[in-house]
Amino acid sequence: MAEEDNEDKTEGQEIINNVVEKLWQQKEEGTDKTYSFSTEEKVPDQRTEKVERKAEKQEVINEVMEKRNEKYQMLKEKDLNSNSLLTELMQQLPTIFVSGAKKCGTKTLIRFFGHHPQIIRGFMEAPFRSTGDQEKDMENYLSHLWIMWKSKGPYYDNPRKIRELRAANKDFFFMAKTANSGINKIITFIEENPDFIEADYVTDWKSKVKNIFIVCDPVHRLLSDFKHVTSVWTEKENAINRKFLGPDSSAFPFQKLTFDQMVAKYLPKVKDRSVFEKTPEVNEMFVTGHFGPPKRFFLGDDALIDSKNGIVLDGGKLKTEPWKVFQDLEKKLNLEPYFTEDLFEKREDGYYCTRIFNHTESLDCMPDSKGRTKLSAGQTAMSEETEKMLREFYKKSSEDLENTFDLKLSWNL
Ligand SMILES: Nc1ncnc2c1ncn2[C@@H]1O[C@H](COP(=O)(O)OS(=O)(=O)O)[C@@H](OP(=O)(O)O)[C@H]1O
Repeated sequence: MAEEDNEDKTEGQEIINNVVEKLWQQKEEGTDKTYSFSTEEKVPDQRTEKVERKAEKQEVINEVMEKRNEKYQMLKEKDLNSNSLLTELMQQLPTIFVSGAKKCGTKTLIRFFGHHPQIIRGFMEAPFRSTGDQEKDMENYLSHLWIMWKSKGPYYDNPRKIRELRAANKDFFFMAKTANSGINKIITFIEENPDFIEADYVTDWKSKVKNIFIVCDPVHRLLSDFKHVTSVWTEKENAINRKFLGPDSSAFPFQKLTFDQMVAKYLPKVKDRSVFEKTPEVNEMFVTGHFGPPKRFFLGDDALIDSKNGIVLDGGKLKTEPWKVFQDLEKKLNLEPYFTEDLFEKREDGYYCTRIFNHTESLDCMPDSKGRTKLSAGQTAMSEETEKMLREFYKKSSEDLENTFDLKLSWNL
């Protein structure tokens, strides 16, 4: 289960997060031992584990969605009819989806680009969860979005921003982070159920909705992903996904290996596809860097997003020249110019923060947990041999991406 950002907690989000946390705790304390740590003597059958893992995840998702739905209904009833804008926002889909490869800076993009005066930003992830009941899943997704659209934080006030933009007659976007698998389900659902959302915007929503897909150096991305799955359980005691990432995780069975050892062990298995059956999560970790979705989603006969609305964005540049990334996006989205270099300031660890005007907090920075791949003095990220093997593994797909989308990517091919 994806972690949600802890920034800017609103009442609604807090209640919902508490429900999720409680459910996970109950599961941990219960008798179900699917995830109990295996011992050397009793090695479980990995294929059975995979099925059990999937089944348990689904069971938890269903339970969480059920509880969330109750809370959403309660919150919605409170606001229903009391305020026409808040009621209207209950039906609002994103008009920009941000998706992309994990660890490529999606959260940074959402958070910083959300400062643009024409962007209404979802402040947490907006996963589309499937329980099997499509209408309910869509209701839940819309309710989750609603919590984001109506939120106010220490330096932003979405409803006020929307009212002001409307009064000034300006175009604006609702931006949320949802994975492409979810976007796929949402678009298909809206096509099949055109009357489900009763709002004018929905008639040409599909032809207008944008998708920013973030990519980055696949070798660095793999390292960052590795650091995440091998460290999050020690960093965050209450992390929702601690179970899947524990010291004897069966999903990522390399918690005690170095990055070099992990690559030496698993890259050959990824290449000959023998890893796929036993540990699909590890396979996914490697192949994410092949960046197939933009081609599938934006081009070809089965494209879901109109090619003029699909934007492939190099997340590596968010670390070095974020203002250029945002200026480029402003042009592509036809927004008024807002971002300049002086809006950004480097913090001590080298990552940029963005300036906020007229507030006690003058800078908006990503939480410290971002930047796991920073190294302390004397540390090397990976051996030259590992880097060479990985560059070779990713070379062709990166070249393909450059040629297909006419890009100049920031990493060495
Ligand atoms: N300004 C700023 N501050 C902090 N972090 C920044 C910034 N710009 C880009 N990045 C990079 O974003 C990487 C994390 O990407 P994601 O947010 O997509 O990760 S996640 O998949 O949602 O966990 C994160 O990767 P790691 O360094 O490996 O943690 C950062 O390199």
